[in-house]
Amino acid sequence: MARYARVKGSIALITLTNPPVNALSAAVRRGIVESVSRALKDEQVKAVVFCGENEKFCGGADIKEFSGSMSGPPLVPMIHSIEAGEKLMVAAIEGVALGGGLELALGCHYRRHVSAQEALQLGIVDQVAEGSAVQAAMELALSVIGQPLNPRRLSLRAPVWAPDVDGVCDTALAQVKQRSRGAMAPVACVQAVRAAAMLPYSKGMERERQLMDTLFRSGQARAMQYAFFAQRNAGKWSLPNGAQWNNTRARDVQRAGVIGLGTMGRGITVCLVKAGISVVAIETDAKQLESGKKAVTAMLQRDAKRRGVSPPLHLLTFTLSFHQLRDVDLVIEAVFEDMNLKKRVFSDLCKVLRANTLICTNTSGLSVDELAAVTDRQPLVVGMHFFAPAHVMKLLEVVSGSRSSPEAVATAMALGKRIEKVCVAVGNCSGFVGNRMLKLYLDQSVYMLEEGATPEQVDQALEEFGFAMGIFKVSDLSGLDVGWRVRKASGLIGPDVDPVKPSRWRLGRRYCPLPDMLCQQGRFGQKTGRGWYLYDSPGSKEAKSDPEIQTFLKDYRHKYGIIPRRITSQEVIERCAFSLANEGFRILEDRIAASPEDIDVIYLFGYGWPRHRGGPMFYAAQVGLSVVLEKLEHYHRVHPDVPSLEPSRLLRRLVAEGSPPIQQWKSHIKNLRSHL
Ligand SMILES: C/C=C(\C)C(=O)SCCNC(=O)CCNC(=O)[C@H](O)C(C)(C)COP(=O)(O)OP(=O)(O)OC[C@H]1O[C@@H](n2cnc3c(N)ncnc32)[C@H](O)[C@@H]1OP(=O)(O)O
Repeated sequence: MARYARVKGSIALITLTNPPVNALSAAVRRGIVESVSRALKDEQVKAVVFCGENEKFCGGADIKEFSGSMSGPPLVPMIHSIEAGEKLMVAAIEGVALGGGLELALGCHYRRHVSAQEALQLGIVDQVAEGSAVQAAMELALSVIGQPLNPRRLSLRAPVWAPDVDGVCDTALAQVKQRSRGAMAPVACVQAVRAAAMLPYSKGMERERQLMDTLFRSGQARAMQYAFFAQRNAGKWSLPNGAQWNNTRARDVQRAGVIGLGTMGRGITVCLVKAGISVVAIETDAKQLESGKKAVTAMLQRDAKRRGVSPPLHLLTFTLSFHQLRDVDLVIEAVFEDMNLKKRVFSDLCKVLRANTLICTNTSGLSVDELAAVTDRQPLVVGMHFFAPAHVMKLLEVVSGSRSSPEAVATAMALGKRIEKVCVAVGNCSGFVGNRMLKLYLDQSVYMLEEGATPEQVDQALEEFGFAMGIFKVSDLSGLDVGWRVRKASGLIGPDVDPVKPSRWRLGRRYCPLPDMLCQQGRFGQKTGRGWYLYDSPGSKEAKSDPEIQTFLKDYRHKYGIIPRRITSQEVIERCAFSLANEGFRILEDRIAASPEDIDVIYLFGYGWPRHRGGPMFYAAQVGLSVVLEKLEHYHRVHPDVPSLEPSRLLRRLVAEGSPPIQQWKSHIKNLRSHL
């Protein structure tokens, strides 16, 4: 796993060979140790150059090995022996030098990097080379052979620090603690820097080892490792008919249409154009078209300025005419979330598009099958559910309808990857994966307000758990009117609802009218300056506690005869997180998602679930499935009018089968119908 070659007479070239990223597996470390020893023994060798195969230096430790017991030579002593080696060591860095890969590079006496001016300025690398880094490294080695090595050994250098380094570290620690939201690793990084600054090298290394040991054994490390592979596996989609990522060809998309230039359409247009795809952007109203054009142009200009390139405005066509869509390869519909409107758009599209053009809908939860049914091309219809703001959020749910062709799914997945999204293929059902689960999480949050909590208490518990924002702040940001409209369309709100004392029981289950009552008062969230919180002005972002809301909640409880009780942070987390996981199990039973990993990726990239907690399914596994089952049974007993709290069949089955590890859950879902 490390190739040894003698080149240019006096250079030993050690190539790390563990594609795709030359991670430092046990075999690679063994190969390095053996090769270094060979080079040190070979009298002809005056210098050693390290490089990685396929122009990738090294992606760091092999994360796959973290879950087992470590074997092979340990990393840090290996690097120390390279640094202490009596022969010149040079790292030829190309592509990546991450984690242990960077440590290996720093252990060498000289480094180079192909593109990192910043690393040069920081003194991490000695020279930035154009062309082959390996050639440049060898030339550098030949030019410095014979010079003393001690001044090049980092372990012998005294660190250069500001006089008040302790104060600087204190400030950094406070900032990191606030930002890391419970994640241990960023805090440990600052502690390691402090150790490097205050202690002699060997003591500093020892402190780093202790910190590393703690992190390594933590549940957070397991969650992050799981999240890393879950993200990569999401791209390896498969359909029940056997079609999958590596046997289905995606179509090439050169020209796309975007229908609707509201918030979503604008973001989608920006993503496509940035990836070099020509876009015909359509609006029905000249004023909307103009404001969409301005917004898209401004976003692209800002982005181009930041990256020091010119904005690809030549790829854009803004028009009111559907006829301009004649030549596009794919259309993404992003109009208002209204089934009838979308159906109209879909049938209008069929009149102008080529017969083989794909039609995608950006619906956040409406039936893709129902929409496909109004077209003349059901196999060519899929969902592409972007998350707002679409040019920022990484997640894309690709919704495979019951008639969607493998080619259509492959094309949407490939397009998503091209525009740098994390894509997850899901089946068709109301809300797909993310929003179907979100509904139950939202329900629990508002039920807790009825029972005695405040929006601040719920949000604080969620933020302490690690969410960037609590659910009520997120709702204010997204706009409370969005859900209101959906509830109206689904028949939950209608003329028969008493406006003074709206019913808390609808469609056969508990219903919380609080969000509707807020909307009736014009409290739509940030955009109106008032929602669950108060804002200085419409559009401002800082959420402030609103005494009116506290009074409103008190009056509400009084009106319905609810005696408020204290709700602990633990209850908030259990009811929110376990409701999410419980619905996740149902989604797996229904085969709307192919694996728990896919569900977790959706929550990590679309809903702000903290990465150091893996995702709702991983979290349930980590807490223990029997504990989750017990808690859900308890909450369901206390709230029998909330059927979603009833533990799912799959959860019960998994507990009965001894709570197998998450990677094995898939094999326990047998004989169930699939929507994927
Ligand atoms: C103690 C701890 C120490 C000393 C460490 O070093 S911890 C590890 C530090 N390194 C990292 O965290 C890097 C993780 N990898 C990445 O960030 C990226 O993979 C990349 C920037 C190196 C490359 O990105 P990209 O080109 O987009 O490719 P993919 O991310 O899709 O990865 C390709 C395949 O390689 C596998 N991979 C990547 N890194 C590792 C690794 N460190 N260990 C094991 N496997 C790794 C990844 O899973 C992909 O595999 P497949 O999906 O193709 O099977």
